[in-house]
Amino acid sequence: MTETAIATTNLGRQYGAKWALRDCTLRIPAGRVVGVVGPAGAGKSTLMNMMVGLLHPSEGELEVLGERVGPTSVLERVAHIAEEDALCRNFKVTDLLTAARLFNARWTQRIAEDRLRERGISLDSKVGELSCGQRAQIALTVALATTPELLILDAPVTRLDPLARKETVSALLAAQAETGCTVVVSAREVTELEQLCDHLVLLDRGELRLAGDTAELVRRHQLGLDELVARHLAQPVG
Ligand SMILES: Nc1ncnc2c1ncn2[C@@H]1O[C@H](COP(=O)(O)OP(=O)(O)OP(=O)(O)O)[C@@H](O)[C@H]1O
Repeated sequence: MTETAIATTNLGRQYGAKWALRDCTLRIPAGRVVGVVGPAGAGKSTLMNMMVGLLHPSEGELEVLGERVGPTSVLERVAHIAEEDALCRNFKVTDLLTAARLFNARWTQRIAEDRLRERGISLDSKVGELSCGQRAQIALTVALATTPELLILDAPVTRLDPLARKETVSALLAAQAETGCTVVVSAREVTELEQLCDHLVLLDRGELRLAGDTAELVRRHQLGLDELVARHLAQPVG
């Protein structure tokens, strides 16, 4: 495993004349739980989609697990859960697992079956008839069963009620502790990721505002994490 999970140098992506993310230089150490935080439109999904090869950078460089992101690459060591709930609702859970197995060389069926059994989710359930929290657990199960070295989740807790949120947070922490994988997780509010991330990347309006080990940032600035984030966001246009 590499020491650096993700390294970017002056990374940027534009849509037409508008920059969704610009001049982003970062180093994310491996084996951490990283919160990518910022308000709507900050550039979080843009950054994460570049990390998983769904978007090409317009400028700059990006290395994931020590390799350039490309078609024959590293991506089979990376799992991604997109912001939208993209599970096929007409499928049974068992069909989802079969499809995932076909597409993933690193798939481990036992991980998927054990996790779902522990959560009381039947393989015969129809995905569309499960709750939002259960669908989040299935998405996470499919991701973990691909035995990723890097797990990237776009806003996984935003749509969940507090109980499902707590369950997802503990599942992520347990998975990280068990496998040592790097977890990158986004949210609009740092409070959504409380007790989860030990490394912070703060974006606002396409710019990197702050990055580093959370405990170190808090110690250096002598501020709570929420206040630190609030102070580093751009002032409202007035
Ligand atoms: N396909 C696209 N075409 C044009 N502009 C886009 C496109 N996708 C994103 N953008 C713009 O890029 C900027 C960053 O968007 P992005 O989705 O990365 O933000 P985000 O931080 O993930 O926001 P949210 O929390 O609302 O999901 C926004 O201004 C958005 O309007």
